[in-house]
Amino acid sequence: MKTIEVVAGVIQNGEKIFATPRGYGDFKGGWEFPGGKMEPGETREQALARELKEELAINVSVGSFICTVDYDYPQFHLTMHTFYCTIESRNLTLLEHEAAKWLNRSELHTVNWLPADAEVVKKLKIPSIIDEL
Ligand SMILES: Nc1nc2c([nH]c(=O)n2[C@H]2C[C@H](O)[C@@H](COP(=O)(O)OP(=O)(O)OP(=O)(O)O)O2)c(=O)[nH]1
Repeated sequence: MKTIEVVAGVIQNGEKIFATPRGYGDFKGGWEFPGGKMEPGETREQALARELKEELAINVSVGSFICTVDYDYPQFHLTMHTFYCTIESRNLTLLEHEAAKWLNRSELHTVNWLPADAEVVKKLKIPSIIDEL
């Protein structure tokens, strides 16, 4: 099975975390952390900053690594690296998505996450002391 390697950003602004449903394709409507496929020669951080600029017209600071999720979809194996990202303001432009929400950690369960993202959400609900630093 083919493997797709993506980076995705948990964008934080104050207490809130950014979530958005996929705007197109097989997973349309499933909620995700924005990001996308890595290109040859890029670091994970570079790929993430590029994707978030392309999708949301923002310049993020890529922060600490959260986790790598491996998930078998029927059509491909997904390896997804997630990082915290911060932005100066909540002003984003949805260039590839149709909707978005800023959620508190306690509200994360209120949207329908893609299966791979549900693994990340589990981690976010139990912030470790290190995440808070
Ligand atoms: N970007 C992103 N993709 C995710 C997440 N969770 C998840 O299962 N995926 C899957 C869905 C996509 O099929 C795959 C690759 O993501 P992508 O953003 O590059 O999407 P894509 O295949 O539509 O890319 P493209 O054709 O526009 O280049 O990863 C997530 O949180 N963020």
